Amino acid sequence: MPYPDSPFVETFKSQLVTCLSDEKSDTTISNAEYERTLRWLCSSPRITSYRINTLKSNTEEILQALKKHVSEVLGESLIKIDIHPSISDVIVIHNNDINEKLLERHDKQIVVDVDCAAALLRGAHVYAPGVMAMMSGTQINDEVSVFADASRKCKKGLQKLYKDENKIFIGNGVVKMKRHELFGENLNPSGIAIEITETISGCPPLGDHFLPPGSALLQNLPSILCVHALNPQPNENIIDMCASPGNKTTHIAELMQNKGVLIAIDKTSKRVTQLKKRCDEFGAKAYIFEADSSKILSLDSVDCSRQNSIKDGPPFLPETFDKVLLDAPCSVLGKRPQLVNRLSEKMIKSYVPLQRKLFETAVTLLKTHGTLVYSTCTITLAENEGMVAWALRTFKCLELVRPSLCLGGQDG
Ligand SMILES: C[S@@+](CC[C@H](N)C(=O)[O-])C[C@H]1O[C@@H](n2cnc3c(N)ncnc32)[C@H](O)[C@@H]1O
Repeated sequence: MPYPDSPFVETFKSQLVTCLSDEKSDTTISNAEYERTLRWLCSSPRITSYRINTLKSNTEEILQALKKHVSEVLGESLIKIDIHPSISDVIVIHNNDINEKLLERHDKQIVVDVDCAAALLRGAHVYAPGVMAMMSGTQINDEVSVFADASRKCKKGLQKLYKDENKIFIGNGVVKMKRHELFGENLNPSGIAIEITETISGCPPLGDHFLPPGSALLQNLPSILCVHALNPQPNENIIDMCASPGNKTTHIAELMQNKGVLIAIDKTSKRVTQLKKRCDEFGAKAYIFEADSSKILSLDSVDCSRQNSIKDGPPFLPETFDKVLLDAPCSVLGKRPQLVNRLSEKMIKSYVPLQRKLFETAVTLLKTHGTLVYSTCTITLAENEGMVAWALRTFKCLELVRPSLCLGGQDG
């Protein structure tokens, strides 16, 4: 089976993307558009992008390293690797055009979980924890075909052919670990189990292990654009309210040239640990705090008087920051490919109240004439256009402005 037609297990009304959204909106989309959206969600993006960390490296150096890596894994390949025409610190890799039907199918099959499969389609190899089944008799260096367990019915450690009709062919690879290293009680296997050679997405095997640590990050273009829209400058006070794992925090620090005050907040200690690790690796200077960003505001100056500076962390007084990034928790329906999605309509709808609470704090923390960027990685109107419409109705001080750098849509 090629890419599925819809990632959803639950059947939604065709208004998933519209009326789930802003209840007052009369936007509708046709069934054909809705079905196209669902197929788009299941498929992989046609490009892969790396953001270069100019605090530690430069675009030309990473471009050469990427070209060398791709030619080592694929030989002389037709894959196009370029610096992005509008963003000089971004490198874009164009996937090969693949006719999925022409890819060879090997007799020996490997089954992986759907999250692992989605990562393979974006250039990862198969890591040991993602393997669900390996047929007995499979040897090191055997060529195998890899399938995603879309039904989630495959028993971990299955030795026979997995016959489920919903399994999805992902691509081919070479075995690097044996069955007994993957399955067994008290085993906690790690490392590459299958080295991928080709997938239906046409994305070459990538990763960043061949690059100096902290020199570049696999990051999607929309995420990169968020920070360009914020337009961080040296010596500003900036807050990243939902910061972990730090993909945007590190970018903000880079554009501030590590000058000024960058506050980065996340809600749980585990996420804060990830955030600190990423900032350390990227040489990004940020003051990092564990807090609920909907509660970091103090309207009482006495409450803040114990602080010498905002570097001491929350609570903060109103109008403290020149720029605020609110990269809000969301239903994540823009992250592709989504081979299977088990979110219910109720869960998809549940994010808006928290997003509004965070937005309210963001607006209050912003200085007059400051810049607030609100972003999500989802496509529902409720969490995007609906939020913007609500914010403009609610906060008369806000003005909607067009970012200086726009890609896609009518801008090509
Ligand atoms: C979309 S992710 C942020 C991704 C991040 N900006 C990046 O680019 O790497 C949303 C983050 O918000 C955090 N979060 C959720 N609720 C929060 C809250 N009330 N206060 C602060 N952080 C919160 C989550 O832990 C998660 O790390």
